[in-house]
Amino acid sequence: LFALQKFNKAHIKQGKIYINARPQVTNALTYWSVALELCHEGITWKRLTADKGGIEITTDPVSMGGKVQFTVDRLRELFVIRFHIVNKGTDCIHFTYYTALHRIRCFTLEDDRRVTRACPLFLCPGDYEVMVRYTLNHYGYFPAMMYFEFCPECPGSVPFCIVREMEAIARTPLAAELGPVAPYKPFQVVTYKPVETVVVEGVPPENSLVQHLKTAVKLRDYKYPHYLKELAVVHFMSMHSSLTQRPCLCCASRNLLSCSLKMKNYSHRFHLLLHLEEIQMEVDIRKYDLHNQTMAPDQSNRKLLTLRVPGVAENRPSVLRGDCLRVSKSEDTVQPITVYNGYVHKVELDRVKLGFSKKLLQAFISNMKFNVEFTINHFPLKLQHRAVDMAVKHQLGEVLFPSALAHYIKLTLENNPEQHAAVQRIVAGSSKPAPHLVFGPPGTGKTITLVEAMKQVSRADPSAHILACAPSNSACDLLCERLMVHIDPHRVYRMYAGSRDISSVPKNLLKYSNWDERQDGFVFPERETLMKYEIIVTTMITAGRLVSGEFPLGHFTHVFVDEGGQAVEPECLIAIAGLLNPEQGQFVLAGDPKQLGPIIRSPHAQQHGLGLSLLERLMTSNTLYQKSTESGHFDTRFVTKLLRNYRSHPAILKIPNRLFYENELQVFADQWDREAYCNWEHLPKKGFPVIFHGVMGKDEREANSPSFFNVSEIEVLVDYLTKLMETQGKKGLPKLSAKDIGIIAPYRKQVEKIQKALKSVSALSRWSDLKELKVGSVEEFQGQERKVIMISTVRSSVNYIKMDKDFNIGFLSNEKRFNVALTRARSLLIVVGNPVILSKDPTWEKFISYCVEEKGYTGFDLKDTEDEDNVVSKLATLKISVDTDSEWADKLSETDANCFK
Ligand SMILES: Nc1ncnc2c1ncn2[C@@H]1O[C@H](COP(=O)(O)OP(=O)(O)OP(=O)(O)O)[C@@H](O)[C@H]1O
Repeated sequence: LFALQKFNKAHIKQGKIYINARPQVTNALTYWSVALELCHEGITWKRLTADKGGIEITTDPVSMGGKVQFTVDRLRELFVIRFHIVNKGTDCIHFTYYTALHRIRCFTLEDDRRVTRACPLFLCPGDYEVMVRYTLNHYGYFPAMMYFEFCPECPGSVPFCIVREMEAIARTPLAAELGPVAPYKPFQVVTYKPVETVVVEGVPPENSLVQHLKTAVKLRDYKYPHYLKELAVVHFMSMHSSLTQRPCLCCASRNLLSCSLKMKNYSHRFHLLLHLEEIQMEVDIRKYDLHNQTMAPDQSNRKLLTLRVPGVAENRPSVLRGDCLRVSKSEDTVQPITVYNGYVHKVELDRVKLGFSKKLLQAFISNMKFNVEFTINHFPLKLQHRAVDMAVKHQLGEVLFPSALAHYIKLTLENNPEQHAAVQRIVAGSSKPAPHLVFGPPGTGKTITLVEAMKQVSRADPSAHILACAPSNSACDLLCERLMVHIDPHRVYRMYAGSRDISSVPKNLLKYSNWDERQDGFVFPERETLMKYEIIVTTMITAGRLVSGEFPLGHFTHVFVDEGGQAVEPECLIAIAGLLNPEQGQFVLAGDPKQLGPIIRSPHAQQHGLGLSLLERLMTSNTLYQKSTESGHFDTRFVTKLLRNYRSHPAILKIPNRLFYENELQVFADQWDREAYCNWEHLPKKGFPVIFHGVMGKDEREANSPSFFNVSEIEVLVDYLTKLMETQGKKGLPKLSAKDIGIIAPYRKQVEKIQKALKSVSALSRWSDLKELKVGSVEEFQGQERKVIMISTVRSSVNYIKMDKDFNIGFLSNEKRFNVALTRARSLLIVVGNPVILSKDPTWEKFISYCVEEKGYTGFDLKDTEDEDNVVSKLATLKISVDTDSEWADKLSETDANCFK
């Protein structure tokens, strides 16, 4: 298609491909591209690979379905594929041409007579051999396509071709061990909508836990009005909306969204945006419905049934402990259909354990088939609705739309004047009632500034109570760990939601958290007990429990929110509305709008600002938080902008600094620390501690999990890990333990396979703390840092890039994820990925070019890739026969612009 577009033979409009060929110009190129296009749909691949015209092509090793595949365990060894071209007919035929279409140069072609179009072979009944000599220098997957062209002798006959696929795989035993456990078979999405149902309640997990923190403030349901769903689904914003029945409501909603956000419309507008988001979530979750699934009794608790849910670990769908799944027997088709509510007791990698009613358990027999519907968790949405109401009730206007100027305190400076000043201003409450914002690029000490400020606040005023929040549990854990370095841990309390899985909680925090050994769960203590702690650390959503527990307004004198750019505004509000006294309390928000932001599903909600965090809104639309037009500086009473990076080597920061921070970021990291790996013997270039290791891997899936993995990349990661382990503490390198290393991968399956590899490579077991080596997604690494960071990008085929974008997963087309991943390393950054695929994204292209220029590139040699123009001109010379593929010719002759899709 690229070739066609390049030669102006095709264009794409609204997702359709139009071929611009005139009937008489039956351009070979056009045919070829159409062939490719149709091959994708599996229509004519058979035709292309079929033996024809009396010619039969066999291969050694034997091909299956037109594809010859072989695996080598050792690199740089010669491997030969032989193509036997047999003329089984009675007449001689011209063997006019053969070539290989490939991206990677790792083989040579050879035949005795050196057949070319200029020097064809007159092939009489009998056979002829073409050899492909492979030498693989790198592990990975190397696909190619062989094209053989023939022309019968009789005058006027048309040339025809036979095609074969080849795939060379070079892998170690580890890769073989990590390979797919079963071929990928996606679940068939079948929508089933029982019209009339009888619901049988299940058993929720909370039943076993006694919560001491009583719920005094009930959450309302905050149901959206029915008309809104219709409006949202049928082009809510469209002027041609068919919904004329309720024009006033439609206009009212539209007006509400189009006017600017003010305290007057604050709650109405956010209620509307949250409703729109909820509607979209309800639509999206239907994609995951399962059909004809079996369940099995749980081995450890016979009262539970386990259900396999591939993708659950990657939040596809998102399922938490306590969530409800609606299950009905597949055979049950007579209405009313019985729906059994199953409550999630435990979420594991690819399965959930569900608590059902006795009725279902008694009737359950193995192999019974069920239809399963997932439901969305309304709890976080309800908390946000309540928070926006409370923001109005408690008159947070001066916090959310600050304007008043407070008195200014002059201060002295220390090692970092900006950080120091920020701490002093926060302690003095100089921005009150307005929030104080701490923003800046990665590693500039935002979290440290908050920690220091909390420490100083509690030192200055022992009666102060602090609520420290972040959107994710990993960011809260980090905040808590850092606080405990400076503050007596007994004064700090880490509060987890009941749904939290204990295995993901850092061991050192458990003791200072709400883990209840006897109840074997996270339990909220009584309000009075909680109120004794000086600092409570929790996610914003769980902070909602404090509001429900009716904490007195103003109990918290300070609310700190880290990673504030990652939360939607109403989520941020949960931590303050109803908790912070707007006149006396100090609200501090830290974050970086260039790092991961909130994930919004509804395009309408996104368009009308739900995706904007409070931090970003204040920075972009409130003059208090913008640079003065006269001085060009921020008002430091309200804003602290940090630009000194204390984390990384300048080579690591270079590209993010250039692409996202206008080169403002300054390197202040400790020289000894940041240069610790500059002389590592495995660096492609000494002094440049960034490696891009090119791998021609394959992004695979297995069984019915939608998540991807790439074993070739894991082999490379393991190789580097081994080298890091062998060299640590030697030749001037610092001692390195497993906890100093982090591995980031964008898909859950890759995370799982890497963890499996870590366990199975015996050499790595010499690291006693191997369990502490964190492997996780970018989201799990936001706010974190390690001496050494390795990134496995996984993606190796273009076909899935759009899917990544649609599901908001993967690295490509997501600058924020790229930025966060690349800025976690202190002394060494190793990125493993497919350079050809990644280079299709402009951001990655810049990073790879940078590594090439600075000689940090290694692995697969980029010079061995065919350049796009060569592939195009080679394609242009191919002839796909008209008579064997006449249906294409027919289609092409119909019109000038034929639409095939
Ligand atoms: N003034 C300082 N002097 C020395 N080291 C510092 C200073 N401030 C921060 N650091 C160190 O810099 C590193 C990054 O700090 P921190 O994690 O607070 O940055 P951040 O801005 O929150 O990063 P991110 O944006 O990635 O969340 C940490 O190792 C921290 O200890």
